Amino acid sequence: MKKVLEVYNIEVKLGKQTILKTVSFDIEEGKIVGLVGPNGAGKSTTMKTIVGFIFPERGKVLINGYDVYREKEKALAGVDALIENPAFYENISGFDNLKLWKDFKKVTREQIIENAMMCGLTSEQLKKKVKKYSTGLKQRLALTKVLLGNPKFVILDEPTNGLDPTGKIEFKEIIKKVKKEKGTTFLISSHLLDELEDLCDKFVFINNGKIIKELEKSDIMQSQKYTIIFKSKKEEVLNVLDELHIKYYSIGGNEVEIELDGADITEINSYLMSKNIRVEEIKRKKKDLEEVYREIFIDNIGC
Ligand SMILES: Nc1ncnc2c1ncn2[C@@H]1O[C@H](COP(=O)(O)OP(=O)(O)OP(=O)(O)O)[C@@H](O)[C@H]1O
Repeated sequence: MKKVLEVYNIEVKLGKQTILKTVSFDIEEGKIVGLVGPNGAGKSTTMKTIVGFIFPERGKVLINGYDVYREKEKALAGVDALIENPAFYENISGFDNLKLWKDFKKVTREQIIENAMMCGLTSEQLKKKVKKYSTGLKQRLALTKVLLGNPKFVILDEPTNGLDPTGKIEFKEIIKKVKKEKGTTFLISSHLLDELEDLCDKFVFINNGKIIKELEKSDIMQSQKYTIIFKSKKEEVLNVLDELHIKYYSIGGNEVEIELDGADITEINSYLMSKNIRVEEIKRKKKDLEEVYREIFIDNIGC
């Protein structure tokens, strides 16, 4: 599949500090990728470097095959970004702010209103001066501005900052809709892992200015843990698991959670049957993004 973004070994220095150290990853067309990492990991710096706000010491960034630093205009055509607090003129209305982008984004007045509605702004709110907007409304205005003119590639740094739960839910729906209907590619950073888990096709994990892992959503779901629901007596089941040296956690009346360490679940099932253990069901446990985050950043695996 066509790659919209290719980041090759970028190194970024700000002042005397090296903030990014050989950051590389890519994004395929039409995918939503989550950039995940703790505070100060380098997410915003990576995003700013991708859109050419920061010039790297080394490495290159290609968008749709064009070099961001050598062919900036071509590379950034059809790209928009929401990085840090969006700047708006406070003394004019939200609508008048959006109108300033009308020619640049090649959109009509009607398209501006349509986009604003999609992003949850009412016509009353659009008429108000931006200085009267709450943080959440400003964020909706910023998202409207970013999505004007149907950009092909959109970068969003902490886009749900300041949004209430309704706003967060609506935000996810908007992004899903835009992806589905327009095939837009997204790079999104957020500290809200369940939000990213729901939206993203792939996750890029960054810490201390280095990419430390990349996982597809399907990889995240793969866990080594299974739940066995049985009809036999519990002590009989646990005895058999002991014989097999399987790590287990007893979690309920007739349920036990096991963790495979290279063992084969089919063989375990056959062994249980050969010992006359009556198994009702074996379910593979789903891992969530928070569990993966904990393994990577808190238990320090892979850092
Ligand atoms: N202009 C700057 N000059 C010097 N250091 C900077 C500058 N901007 C950022 N940094 C440092 O670079 C590192 C990465 O910052 P960055 O904002 O990219 O992290 P982040 O992952 O986006 O963090 P957060 O989740 O807190 O927003 C931090 O240690 C930060 O202090």
